Amino acid sequence: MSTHTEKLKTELNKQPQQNPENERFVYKDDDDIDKAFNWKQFARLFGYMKPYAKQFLPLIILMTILGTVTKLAVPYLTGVLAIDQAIRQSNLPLLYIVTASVLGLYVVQWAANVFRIKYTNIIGQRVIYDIRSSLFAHIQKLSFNFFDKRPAGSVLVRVTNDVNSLQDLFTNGAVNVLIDCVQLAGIMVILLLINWKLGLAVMITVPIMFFISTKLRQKIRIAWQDVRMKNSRINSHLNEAIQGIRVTQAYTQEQENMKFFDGMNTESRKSWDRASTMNQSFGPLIEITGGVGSMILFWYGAYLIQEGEVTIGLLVTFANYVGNFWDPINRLGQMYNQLLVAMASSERIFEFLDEKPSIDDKPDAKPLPKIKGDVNLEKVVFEYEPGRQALKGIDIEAKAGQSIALVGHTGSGKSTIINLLSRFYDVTQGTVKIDGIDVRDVKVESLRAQISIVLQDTFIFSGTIRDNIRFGRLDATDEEIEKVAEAVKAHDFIMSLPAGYDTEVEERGSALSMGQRQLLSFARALLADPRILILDEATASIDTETELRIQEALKVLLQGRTSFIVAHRLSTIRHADKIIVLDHGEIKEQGTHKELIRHGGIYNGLVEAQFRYL
Ligand SMILES: Nc1ncnc2c1ncn2[C@@H]1O[C@H](COP(=O)(O)OP(=O)(O)OP(=O)(O)O)[C@@H](O)[C@H]1O
Repeated sequence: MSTHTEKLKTELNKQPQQNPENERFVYKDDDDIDKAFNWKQFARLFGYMKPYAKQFLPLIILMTILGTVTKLAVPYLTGVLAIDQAIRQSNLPLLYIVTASVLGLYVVQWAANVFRIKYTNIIGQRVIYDIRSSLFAHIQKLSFNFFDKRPAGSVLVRVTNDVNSLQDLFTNGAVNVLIDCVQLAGIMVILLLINWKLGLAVMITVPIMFFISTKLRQKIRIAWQDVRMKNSRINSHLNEAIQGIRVTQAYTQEQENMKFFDGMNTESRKSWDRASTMNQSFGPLIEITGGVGSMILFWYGAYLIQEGEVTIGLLVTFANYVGNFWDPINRLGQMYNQLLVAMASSERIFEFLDEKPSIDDKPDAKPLPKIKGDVNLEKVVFEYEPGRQALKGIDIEAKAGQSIALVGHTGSGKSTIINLLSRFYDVTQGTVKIDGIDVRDVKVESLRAQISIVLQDTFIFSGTIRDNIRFGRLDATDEEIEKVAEAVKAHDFIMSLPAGYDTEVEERGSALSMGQRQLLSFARALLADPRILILDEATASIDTETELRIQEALKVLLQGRTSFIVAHRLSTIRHADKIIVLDHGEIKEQGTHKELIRHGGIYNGLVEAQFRYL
């Protein structure tokens, strides 16, 4: 690599990652500035064209050849035939024939181009569709720990920007390379055939042109990649800023955020300036080299005319061919760089596609039969990160139909336990059994289908209220949906909305109150009719009246199911069959409300503390 490129890379790497004045947000850049060409990856990327190659590729190649041949025939017809034979020998009929032929060739060329563009666009769009679909399908399957490690913005950028950057390659790039190579080879052969001396003289400039094209373009590419990286950061930040807008406004941090954003925005602009300045220097350089080529052509051409070796018509033909010569060389350099950018994008896409879900079915996993609902945790140890135990040997026994309450200080491991029940994570040691079957031995889908979870921050998707309830079981009828809504006492509030069950709710259900969202999620869970139900802090931060309504709804929901309830409000778990008190990942006490109060331990302390503050 040239010293200039290295200098540029060093300079780019030296730039601060964020505005140094404000280091609250940290974004990891996953773009790689410069990488060697990877053939394996190239083959994998173009493998996406395979399903369509048979149908469209022969047509594209045919159109390409047709377009190129017709294009290359024109200079010969105009120079050698029209000038040398028709005009100079006053052969008017020949001139008419040549003119008509040229016109015909242009029409054929136009038609060939139209069809070529049509077919390449079809292939390109299908390939992009396939890549985007497989990426989304795969991301959906990835386990919680994948998302623990990555900000949502960076996942988003990969699915949008990186896939888009492949679009150019598949719709234009790949086929243009083919056209340019055919055209270049064709011109070289013709030039050498017409007059090899003049041909060779003109081609002296080819290596220079290639050099400029690839080397300078390489630097320009690095600079543009830097622009993309800066823009990715802006996108990541935008995503976070919009998600967190309520907190930002509540803490009046708009100015601070603006300052941070401004820093990123300035960096992006500077990076763009740098890349665009470099880009501008490219065109004139190519033109100068082209000019040198033309000078050689006319100087040496004139000499050969004097020597009687070359006619004027032939020189015009030559000039026309040479005029068509620089474009493909220029474009090939550009394509090469576009290919490298696409390779960097595809590398990141493949990195996601190759990420194996850490929770996956064993090869011999069987579907979990319809369960009764017995749940056993045996000597369960769990670490999110190696060496830091969130659970330190937990034993829990829940008989079918029992309700188990998990209480304890924040960070004591309550949510971790419920995450293990649905196998969102796998235990580090010990086992989680349902009806005596280890959850790792059955198909994940069949396990989760029989467990419903109601989280504190209920996620409402954009769509109607009805659709949101139906999320629990997609084949449910409208009557079934209304029945479960009535059962959990959500029907009345739904009917008071402008369009009842057909009211559109925005993403996250921001127009609904916390309690309403909770009732919707109860209805969703009841519709799924699971044997095991998990409620995470389901009744926190709700007023007493709503809480009473929710309590009523809960009774309906819990009937006949094994349930695990994580609740900070101890009044809501008073009737649980078993209360488990956790502390720093260990079970400290367990029993019914009465037993634990009588015992006078941690639970009793928690209850007393809560009533003291009421
Ligand atoms: N995704 C994660 N990655 C790493 N550590 C985690 C993760 N989630 C939780 N932890 C850690 O595991 C421990 C138990 O957390 P857990 O969420 O189970 O507590 P909790 O009892 O549910 O708390 P809270 O009542 O505040 O919800 C905590 O020390 C927490 O910091």
